[in-house]
Amino acid sequence: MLAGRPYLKMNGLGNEFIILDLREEPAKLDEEAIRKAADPKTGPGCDQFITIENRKGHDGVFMGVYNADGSEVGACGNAARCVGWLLMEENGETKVDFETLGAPLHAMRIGDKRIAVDMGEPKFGWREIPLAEQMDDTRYVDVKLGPIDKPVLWGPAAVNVGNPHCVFFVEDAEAQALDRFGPMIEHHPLFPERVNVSVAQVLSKHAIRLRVWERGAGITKACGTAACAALVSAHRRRLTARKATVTLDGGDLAIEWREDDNHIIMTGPVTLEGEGRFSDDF
Ligand SMILES: N[C@H](CCC[C@H](N)C(=O)O)C(=O)O
Repeated sequence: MLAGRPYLKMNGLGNEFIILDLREEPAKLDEEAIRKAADPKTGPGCDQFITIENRKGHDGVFMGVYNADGSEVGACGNAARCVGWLLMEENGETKVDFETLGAPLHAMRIGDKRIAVDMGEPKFGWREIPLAEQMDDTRYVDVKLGPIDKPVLWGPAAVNVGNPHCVFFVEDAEAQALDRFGPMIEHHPLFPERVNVSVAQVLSKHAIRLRVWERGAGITKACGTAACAALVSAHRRRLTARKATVTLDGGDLAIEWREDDNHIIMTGPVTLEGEGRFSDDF
């Protein structure tokens, strides 16, 4: 039951969130309620529904991530910055740890509304992504698409950064019909847990242009985990350095894949839009 409960509206580069703090008063969330809240026709509207919880089996604060289609997933980079910011506003610290289904996260305050999050280590093994069949070199994954007009895209990279990603490297990111082939790849049988789909145009050793079709949400203005996936995939192909600016529709993220501990650090802005209260029909 969400009726009457307060929530916050936040975004990370236009990736929209409803954030519900369940620590004082836990609630049972069902997919239907999340879909209703995420749809601007029936609720406040968001790309992901985010919870802050004390969840059994997890130490400290837990961040729950639910896509607009109601599916619970392991990671959300843009929301991790927003929740990190909220927790640091609360405790007055300049760093904070919290957990997700994907990995334990460490957030650091870089500026008033600029947060860095250590997203942990990327996983490249076919079972870790996961893929439905063995592929030993996941820098180039063989995704046979059904009858599409012309196979202009092939051999994407695949990686798990707390959630599964598939990154196509292209000459012109703007020219890709992501709205058409994004869902085809998202639901492709090679990805048993579905997948987030990106098109990445490498502009230089330190710059990538990225557009994203998100699993369970469709095209969004920005996807933090996709930016992490694109940087590590580009570096594995020797297309960029270990640090680059990733430019999404909603703006820039600074991504670094650290050599010493193999961790990915994502830095970017957070925006607090305001707060609201769920109406009585929730
Ligand atoms: N659609 C993603 C979850 C949200 C990721 C994105 N909003 C981010 O900032 O990383 C998935 O199904 O794994």
